Amino acid sequence: MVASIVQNPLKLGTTLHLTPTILAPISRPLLFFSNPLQLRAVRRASVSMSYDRQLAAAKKAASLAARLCQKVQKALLQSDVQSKFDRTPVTVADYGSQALVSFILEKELPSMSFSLVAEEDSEDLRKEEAQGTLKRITDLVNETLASDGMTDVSPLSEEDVLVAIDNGKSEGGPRGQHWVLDPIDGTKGFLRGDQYAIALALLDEGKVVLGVLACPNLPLASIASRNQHISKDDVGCLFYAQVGTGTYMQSLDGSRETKVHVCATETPEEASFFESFEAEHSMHDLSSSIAKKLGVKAPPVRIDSQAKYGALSRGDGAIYLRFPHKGYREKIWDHAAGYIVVAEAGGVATDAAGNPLDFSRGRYLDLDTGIIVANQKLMPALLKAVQESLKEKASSL
Ligand SMILES: Nc1ncnc2c1ncn2[C@@H]1O[C@H](COP(=O)(O)OS(=O)(=O)O)[C@@H](OP(=O)(O)O)[C@H]1O
Ligand SMILES: [Mg+2]
Ligand SMILES: [Mg+2]
Ligand SMILES: [Mg+2]
Repeated sequence: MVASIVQNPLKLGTTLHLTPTILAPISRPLLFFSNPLQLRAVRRASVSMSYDRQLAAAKKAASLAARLCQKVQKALLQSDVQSKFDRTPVTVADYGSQALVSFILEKELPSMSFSLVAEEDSEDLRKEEAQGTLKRITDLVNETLASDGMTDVSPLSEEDVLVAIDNGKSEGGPRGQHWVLDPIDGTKGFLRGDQYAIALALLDEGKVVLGVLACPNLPLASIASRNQHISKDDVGCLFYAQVGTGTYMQSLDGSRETKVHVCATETPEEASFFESFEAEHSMHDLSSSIAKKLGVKAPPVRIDSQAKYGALSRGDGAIYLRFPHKGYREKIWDHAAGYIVVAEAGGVATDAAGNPLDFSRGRYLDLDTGIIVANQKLMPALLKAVQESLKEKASSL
């Protein structure tokens, strides 16, 4: 029975559900426990740890960031796009989204020590020639905050924006809590006017404990059959999951909440699969060979970003295959939110050898070859097909 919620004195910002018998002792620091029975009771209680406050803040931050991105996508100018050192694009919306999420999380959760692992940093924005861009980002952030009626915050200065972006430089790791953010996942899709996602997750002791995926261009209805006419009111999804409580989807305006589940098919022939839109991000020939071995009949569904994890979590497709080209290192922000959204909806995400994804090693996911996602029942056949196709590819080189 959950009788009350109090702050965990050891981990600020985390709540424990406690029964009345152990309520009194925990209001003092744990160090003062003299009775081992009380200590055991508190340890047991921590099993039902709740991240409700963090989830509410994450949903607010991702929804507002989505609003900022939608505004930019509507009026996309060439000058809004820069190129990073690795030649991938970054837009005023990537920076604005990161500044906004960073600012809101810190404001909404003042009692938590704040650590954020995020994709972007302010180095390029601090250059002389980026002054106009920085002003535009700052205006966008302030306009978005004002549009939400956040009258209790004074407008951010350009320096505030740079600092909020650079708060994302944390290295993450296996200890403590760390937010993980991709301010726009699928920037190329964003620039094309296609799918993208604002992906935000929380790690606690190296495990993903909550995730939010805002997908402004994803229809609320299944994308499995693509021919239906979709009105603009029926586009824009927010997926969210907290460990142990399932995955939910709602409209980006906050209405129409539903619990979602992955596709339950046990028959690989009936399964359809998702992969990256960009062949540069995932080897399409390899996924096609795997699909052939499984007997999959449907053509691949190619969409950008972690919108793939969102669509998979509600059963629009049954499998997600991702095989980057040799040498590419996956980043945790490209998968953390999607991973828990799918896992809480009943799916499994592993590397190509079937190992669980490990988010505790810092900014990178060190894994074997690729990432595969499916329901539990399809996993054994999928793993077998993946291993065979990988062997064939290796021997043909
Ligand atoms: N070479 C290479 N290989 C694999 N992955 C790469 C590569 N380059 C980039 N990226 C990352 O892919 C992120 C976009 O996600 P997707 O691949 O799912 O989207 S897409 O369909 O290809 O657009 C994309 O995320 P964003 O940079 O946030 O858009 C990148 O982190
Ligand atoms: Mg990028
Ligand atoms: Mg990304
Ligand atoms: Mg990104």
